[in-house]
Amino acid sequence: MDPIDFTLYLVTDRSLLPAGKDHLETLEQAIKGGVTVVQIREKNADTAEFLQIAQQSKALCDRYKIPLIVNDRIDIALAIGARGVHLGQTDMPINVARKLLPEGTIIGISCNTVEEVLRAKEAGADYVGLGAVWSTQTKKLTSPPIGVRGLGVMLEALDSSNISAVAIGGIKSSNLAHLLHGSTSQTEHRLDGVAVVSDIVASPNPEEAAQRLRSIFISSRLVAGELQSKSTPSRDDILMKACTIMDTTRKLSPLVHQMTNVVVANQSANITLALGASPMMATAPEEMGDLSKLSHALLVNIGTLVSGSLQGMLKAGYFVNAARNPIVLDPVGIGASDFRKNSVSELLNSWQATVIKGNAGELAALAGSSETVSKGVDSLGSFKDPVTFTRQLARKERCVVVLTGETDYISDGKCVVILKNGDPLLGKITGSGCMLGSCIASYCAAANLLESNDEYSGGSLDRGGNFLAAAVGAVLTLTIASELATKREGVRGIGSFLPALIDNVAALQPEDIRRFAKMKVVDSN
Ligand SMILES: Cc1ncc(COP(=O)(O)OP(=O)(O)O)c(N)n1
Ligand SMILES: Cc1ncsc1CCOP(=O)(O)O
Repeated sequence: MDPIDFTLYLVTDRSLLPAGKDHLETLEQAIKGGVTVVQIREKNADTAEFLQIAQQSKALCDRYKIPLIVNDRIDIALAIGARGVHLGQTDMPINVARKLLPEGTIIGISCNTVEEVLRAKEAGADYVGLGAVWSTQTKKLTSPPIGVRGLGVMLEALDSSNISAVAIGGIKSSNLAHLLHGSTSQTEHRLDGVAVVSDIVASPNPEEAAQRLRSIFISSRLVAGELQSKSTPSRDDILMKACTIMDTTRKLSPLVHQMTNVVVANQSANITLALGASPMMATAPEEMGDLSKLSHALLVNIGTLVSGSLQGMLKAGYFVNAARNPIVLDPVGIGASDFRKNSVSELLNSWQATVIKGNAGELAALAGSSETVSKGVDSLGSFKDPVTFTRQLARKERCVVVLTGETDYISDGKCVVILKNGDPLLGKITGSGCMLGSCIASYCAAANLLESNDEYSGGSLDRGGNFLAAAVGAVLTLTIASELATKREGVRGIGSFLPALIDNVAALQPEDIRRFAKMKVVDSN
């Protein structure tokens, strides 16, 4: 028998059908839209009704050569000759079900933890349903949602097995590109498909709903394939691109929406202007949808986070991902409280960051490492192997990571760029790290405007901007400007240094970057 294509796995729920819509009609439309496998899930029907629905659904699926799986009930699966069954953790154990079912029957099981995935592997499951990823109105959940970032380790547990994996729970066309990008494991293990209930069943047009989901899934696979085949850029390639991004920022003056802390808002806006970009400092959740239509990038800085600003940040990032613009996250002082840690986790499970920037203490806290700690927003140490740390965090978070310090490390998960510029005064003023966040966001905006890759638009969270070069350019701009600022007449300490720094950022030229950059690129091997 042909292997099952799990790309778009429809799980039915008749209670969600819009008024006037019939189960079989919806099922047929969804199949026409591109559903590749169907699970009949009946939570309230008695045996006779379940059997009838399953028989009718099977006849329809057979006509379209779509495999049908029965939720929970081995007897119904046997009665209709279903292609498989889906079991929950408290349903019949896989080994017992296997004995009852004909050879070749597919058995899938729901998993909410890595341990459950390992047990499913041991028990000989054919596929696993990983979830719930997000909260959902469709099912009362018995465990907290895993989040996009929780899926990678579960997929990694399936490395070197031929067990397929689908995600389930809260999946819609508006969050699918994020799910597919963010769930990929550090070993590049990807989901084989997504299981969806309400986004198809409750839609007034199930055919279009299925079409949308399937096309995002397919274009996301193509984007991932293209990214993987890219070779490591040389030092000169990165520098050249960084200089182009610097020029583009001045030419196009991108609008950079910044949700930052109250300590640095003014100097962040000024450094943005000095780069040639345009700052927009706004926090109200109510206006995030509108602002995402105007801005070219978003900076999220949690320095003075309160619950209200978190709501705005959650919304803003969601809209910015949908607009295919970059997001820079600065998890300021994340290690200081559980509120900050949990908030960052919620943010990163709600949207995909393009760049995460922080000092050693912040990035250690974000990565769950105890190698270095923080005192408030300041880092109290460094990593033994910062190159490996930065690369691994970039792979785990599926974005560019900037580790700041005396030496800066920037990685896209493949290569690591090591930068050694910067005057010590930069570390003495408040908010230099936050200003760097503004610089990275401005250059990311310009980098994204430079590209217009619309080929796989549905499956990609940006336009294909070179965000590694943008981050490198931003660090070099600020650090080289700081070196030149201290040489200015009249600069005697931190008070006179800040305005000189802003002036020097505005005056800096691409030749200065090429001339003064103390930069090395380390390949992934
Ligand atoms: C593909 C897929 N994954 C998970 C589930 C959930 O199954 P279960 O945990 O048994 O919960 P119920 O569906 O029985 O409510 C699923 N059905 N399909
Ligand atoms: C059956 C099930 N198991 C975990 S979440 C879920 C429901 C998913 O429904 P929806 O796709 O509407 O969020």
